[in-house]
Parts: sequence; structure tokens; C-alpha cells
Amino acid sequence: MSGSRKELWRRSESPTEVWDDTDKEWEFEIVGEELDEDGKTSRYEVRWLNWHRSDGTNVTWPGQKDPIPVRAIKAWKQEQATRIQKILKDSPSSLAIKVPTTLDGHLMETDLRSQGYQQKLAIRRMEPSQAPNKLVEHMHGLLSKKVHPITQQPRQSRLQASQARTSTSQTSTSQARSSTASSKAGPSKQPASQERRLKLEKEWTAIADTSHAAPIAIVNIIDDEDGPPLPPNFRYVEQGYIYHKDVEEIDLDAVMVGCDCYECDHEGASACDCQAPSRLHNRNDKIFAYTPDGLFNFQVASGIEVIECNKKCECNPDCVNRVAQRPRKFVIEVFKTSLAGWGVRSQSNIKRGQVVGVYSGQLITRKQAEEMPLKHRGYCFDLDGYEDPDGNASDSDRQFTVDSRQHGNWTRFINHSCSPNMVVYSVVYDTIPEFGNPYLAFAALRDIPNLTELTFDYDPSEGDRAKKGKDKMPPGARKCHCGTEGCRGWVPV
Ligand SMILES: C[S@@+](CC[C@H](N)C(=O)[O-])C[C@H]1O[C@@H](n2cnc3c(N)ncnc32)[C@H](O)[C@@H]1O
Repeated sequence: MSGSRKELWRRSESPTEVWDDTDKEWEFEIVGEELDEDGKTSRYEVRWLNWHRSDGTNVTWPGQKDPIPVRAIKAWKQEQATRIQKILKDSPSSLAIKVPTTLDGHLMETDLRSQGYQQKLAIRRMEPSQAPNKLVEHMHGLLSKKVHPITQQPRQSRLQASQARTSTSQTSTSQARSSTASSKAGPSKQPASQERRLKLEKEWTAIADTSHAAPIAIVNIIDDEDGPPLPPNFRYVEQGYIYHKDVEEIDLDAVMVGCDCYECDHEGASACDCQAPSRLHNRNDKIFAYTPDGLFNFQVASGIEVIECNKKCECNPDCVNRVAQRPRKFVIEVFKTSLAGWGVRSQSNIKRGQVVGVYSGQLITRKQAEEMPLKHRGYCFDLDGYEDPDGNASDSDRQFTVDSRQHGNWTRFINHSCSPNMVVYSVVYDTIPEFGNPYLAFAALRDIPNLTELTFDYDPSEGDRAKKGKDKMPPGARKCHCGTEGCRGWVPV
């Protein structure tokens, strides 16, 4: 990200506190913590049990010179975990978490509530049968021990209790951190309580849920915009295409065939009937596009379609050749970036090769897309024409574009990067390759830490041209803010 970071919050200077009786054993309890901009604890708030100031206060924020014993920290963390579990238990049936009423309580509980929410999301993403057990697992082994004697005295602790932000709340500087394409973004805890944003979040999550996909969060820690701008009557579509009335729908059931493999990876791709039209080879053998662990294997050359098993196949839903078709498992945040409008990131770490999701939208003809005003083309994705194994191009009447301006899912917010962390490939699973309506799946090109913006290259062939010094900014292109070293300077349309 270029530009300087705005400072929204800074600790006040505090008077130095002088302590005596350095050999005395001081009992204390941790009562709070302050998080840094990466969400890690930067220091703890400590209440002293056999010491107080003349005004009766007895809380300090020991610095690095006065390290707090590990066992005390461990017990504090476990105590926090217990509190989170209580919050979860008190609101078991939905993702909503109870809001406490007093101000102190509110600040203290906000972070716990946020952590509880994350855990709930994680639990909810599990198979329903596992979730209750997992909750029970979380409950085990929690400690309530609170008081810890330490012999080391915090000589120069600082008086911070009245100046520091309430314990366990996130610093605002961390919230101000955002990203442009490909940078690591700040934590996702901003309570930007705009009604529209929450309404969209709820609506999209409910629609995603009908496909058993993970929730969608909408996060803005940059400004007051109450969610991404959308055309009137925008419809969230988690999976599949909405056919434009000018696009003929074909009775796919009548033409699709399935394989009769017992286990596709056992018999191998060459033996799988689904792979008959596939051009995915390794020397003379056909191969699947995925590793046995369900990761994209990057053996798919540009222009080659992946053909997954389909509903007519005999194999199980966990077949090695059914990956892009599975419900999305990562919780996605559509978030406001500082320079490139709204973007997308995941709340979980993503492994190289994991398939994150699939583009959705309205299927229109290529001609319709070409006639569209340039300003609307930013949400269009051309489906490359199918070439059969003999190299014959597809029927030009069946060349399509997916337009996600009016109908689409979270992938319509993925920004471009000249050095992206995802790659797009074409995949067929509820159609046949000859029909020219494959899906576009996004696979992670490298391990992507959670809350890092997800990006892809809007036109990788531009990259090749740029390397050869033949790049030319096309009409309608915009200045690129991906901020990567090899940035070409503009975003292709
Ligand atoms: C498919 S949309 C992506 C979502 C978009 N940022 C939004 O707020 O709706 C594509 C548009 O996002 C913007 N965009 C995407 N990547 C960008 C980048 N690296 N730098 C600047 N703008 C970008 C451009 O305006 C582009 O036309």
C-alpha cells in the first residue's frame, strides 16, 4: 500500500511510577490486555492485590522491563476463553451475540464478542454433527485460577489505568489499516453499524447458506460508506448462472453423462469416463486437476478446461475430482480498500492450491458484452471459447460472458493485481464443455494469510505483452493501485 498511514490513536504520556520494597512478593491479577495492530497482545493490565496508590487505584500496565510470568498469561487467556464460551452459550442458535449494556462492559465485551463470533462462524462451518462436540471440546480444560504471586517488582510501571483504552479493546490504529490489492489488511472488527451494510450482510449470508456456503461479512474501516455501491435490484447469487433471455438454455440432463468409477482416484483419470473429452494430460496419461487432498495441482495450462465429475456420476461427493463444485468454506469479507473501492479477503488462512470460490452472474452473449458501455464491462468475465481435442474452436453462437454487475456473488469484488495471489481456471461440472458455459474457479497461487486481500490478474496475457515491452493501455483501463513491484500501471477492463 502506498501513502502514509493515518494515526488515529496514540497512548498518552504517563507519569513514571516509583516503587519501593523491591524484594517484596507482589500478588496481582491480569484484568485486561491491549492489542497491537496485528491483533496480538502488546501489554497487559494488572491489578495489584497488596498495593494501591494514595487515591485507592491499584492498576498498572507493566512494560517489557517487567515481564509477566507465562503461567499468569496462560491462565488469563484461558479465563478469556471461558468468557467467550459463555457468550457463545448464551446465544446458541444464531450468529448474533448478546450486547451488554454498560459502557465499561461494552468495551470489555466487544473484543470477546468478536472472538466469540469468529469461533461461532468456525463452528457453524463444520458439519452440523460435529459442531456440538466441538463446542464441548472448547469447554474442556478451562482454568479459573486468577491470582499469581510474583517476586519481581514492576519498578517503573506507568500509571495508565485512566488513560489507556479499556482493556481488551482493539486499538483504532489497527482498525484504520486497510489494504489495496495484495497487501495484508487489518483486523476485521470494526463495528461500522450502518443499517444497509448489516442488511446486505444478512441477506447475502442467508442466500449463501442455502448453498451450504460460509457467511459473508461486509467491513468498512476506511470511511462511512455503508456498503459497496450496487445497481438497483442487485441480486446476490452464490452459485451458478442466471441465463439472460437471449441465451438459449439447453436441457443438460439429457446430454450429460457420468462415470461409473467406484473411486475415481483409484481407477485413475484415464479410466474415468468423465475425462474422455478432457485435454488434461501428463505425458500419455490423463490426470485430474487436483491433488488427493483436494488442492488445485497447477497442471492446467491456460485455455484447458477442467472437467469435474457430475451429478450423473457414481462416485461420492468427496471424490478427488469434485472440488470447485463444493460449497465455499471460507468466510469472506467484502471490505473497503483505501484506493481500489471494495475488495475481498478471507477470515481464514488459505493454503496454496485451495479453491476459494467460483464466479457467478448473468450469462450473456459475447455480442451483448461487447455492446455494453465500457463502464459496465468491469464486472464482465469472458468465457473462453471451447476448443475440442482436434483444435476446432467452439461455435461462435455459443460464446458467452458472465456479467456480475446486476447478479453476482462476492467474487465480483475481487480486485486486480499485477502480482496476484489467485489464479482463475475454467471448470465444467453441471454442463458439457461443448456448450461454452463453464464456471470460473479461483485457486490460491500461494499460502494466503487470513485478512490478506484476494486478487487475480484481470488479463494475464497483458502481463506477457508487458514483459515483452509491447504493452499498451487499452481504452477504458484505469490507474492500477495494486502496489506490487511489477505493477503494469493500469487495470485492464
Ligand atoms: C470487478 S470490480 C472490483 C470491485 C470494485 N473494487 C468495487 O468496488 O466494486 C473492478 C473495478 O475495481 C477497480 N479496481 C480493481 N482492481 C484495481 C486496482 N488494482 N487498482 C485500482 N482499481 C482497481 C476498477 O475500478 C475496476 O474497474
